[in-house]
Amino acid sequence: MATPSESDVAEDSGVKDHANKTLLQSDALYEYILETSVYPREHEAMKELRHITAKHPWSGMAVAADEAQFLNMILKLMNAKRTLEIGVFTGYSLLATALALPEDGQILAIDPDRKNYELGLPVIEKAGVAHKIDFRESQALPVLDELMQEEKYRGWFDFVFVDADKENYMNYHKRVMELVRVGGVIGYDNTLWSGTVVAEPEYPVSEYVMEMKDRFLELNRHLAADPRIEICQLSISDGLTLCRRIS
Ligand SMILES: C[S@@+](CC[C@H](N)C(=O)[O-])C[C@H]1O[C@@H](n2cnc3c(N)ncnc32)[C@H](O)[C@@H]1O
Repeated sequence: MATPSESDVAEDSGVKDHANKTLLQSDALYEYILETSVYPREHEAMKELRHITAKHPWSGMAVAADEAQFLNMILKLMNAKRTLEIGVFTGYSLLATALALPEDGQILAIDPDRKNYELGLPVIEKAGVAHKIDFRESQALPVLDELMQEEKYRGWFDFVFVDADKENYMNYHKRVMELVRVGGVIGYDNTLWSGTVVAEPEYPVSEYVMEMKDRFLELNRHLAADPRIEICQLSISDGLTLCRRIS
């Protein structure tokens, strides 16, 4: 774990590595969280990968640093050992996961675009956690369908993080409910979709954003009504819904 130091804080205070995705109304309060509780305690590999990712034209795709810290914490609280990650990008949430798992932990990570993952891979290797990761360069649905054919994987995963193509979240839910164990947790990212789930955006947005808004409204309604899970919708970052499988 990185040692808190004034220079770390100073180094990060001017760096807008990730778009401010938090729905908190106060930028100052968000900066306060990052500079007081997140950056000073951030693993140095996480910091390095965050800085690498910041240079990517799509840097806003990575989870924010406070969400990565949250994922790392919840995985440790759960004693998670086997996880599934749908949507990897440069591997920032993946690294937060790998650092939280025990030495014999296993992560199945799926993304059709390996080249972004390769940007993060040297940092993941240097951190000594690459052996926990099985990266599949593929669309997620066929891989999930394949896993479901194998008895071994039904109820195999402790934690599933879904942060990929938003149009497929409902399709992922159908499948990952079979793959996560009873008592395990599924996390769906972006479930508040920049606040558009309740308010018209104040700035012009693409057709894609509006279309996905309806998908998230449907997903949120569906998750709230699904008797097989308990849910908790967090307003961290762009919204993260945790679903604990109970049956
Ligand atoms: C929001 S980014 C993931 C960010 C990542 N969780 C992080 O924190 O850095 C979304 C990723 O989903 C991937 N993706 C898109 N379609 C996908 C699919 N059908 N199956 C799996 N991943 C997909 C994209 O290639 C992209 O890397």
